[in-house]
Amino acid sequence: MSHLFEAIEFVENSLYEKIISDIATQRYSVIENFFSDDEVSLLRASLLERQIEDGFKKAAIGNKLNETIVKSIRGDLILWMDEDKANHNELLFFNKINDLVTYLNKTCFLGILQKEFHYAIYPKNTFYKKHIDTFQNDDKRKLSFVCYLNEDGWLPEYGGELVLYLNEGEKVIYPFPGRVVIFESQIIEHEVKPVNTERLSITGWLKTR
Ligand SMILES: O=C(O)CCC(=O)C(=O)O
Ligand SMILES: [Fe+2]
Repeated sequence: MSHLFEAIEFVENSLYEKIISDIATQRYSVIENFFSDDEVSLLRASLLERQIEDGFKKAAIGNKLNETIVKSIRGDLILWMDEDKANHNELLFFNKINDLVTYLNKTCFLGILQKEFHYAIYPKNTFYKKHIDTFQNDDKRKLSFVCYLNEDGWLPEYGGELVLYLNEGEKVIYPFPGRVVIFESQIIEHEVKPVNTERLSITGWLKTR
């Protein structure tokens, strides 16, 4: 009975359907205004508050690589998010993510059972060299998710563009606020070009068990 009830309750969501068809056809999707201006402001405020209260750490790659090697590959600072300790603004974020995941699991049988997200700050002159997100042997990562929390008026000349390396060529994506990029973690090589202005984001992964 409960299955029948859910089937009747199911409402098609055109935004999610676009994401699904984009990923099926081109392995990535770029969504403008996935988060509204107000939501971006609230999430940016949370990021900055956490930076003061909890502190961010230099992002590592692989195991215990020394800092020089790390800095030559990526220079961002990160803080993992904890849904159980989410503040009001972060709950807005997780509610939207959970809604998307529920939809993906119902319609595409993706079997997303875990997720992980971190805030990221790219200070001036930092970057993240070309990589795939499953390089740490984390083959549970299915979909990578990035959303940009920069101030209104972010300009292309600030740098920090995400470049996806696709069979058909390079896809350059500027980190405009509210924009979300979702792509297949196991397949798409990508890179964050050097920034000359601090760049703020949330990055995460939707994972199978
Ligand atoms: O911030 C971005 O645009 C991508 C970040 C990224 O590739 C990563 O954290 O693995
Ligand atoms: Fe990445």
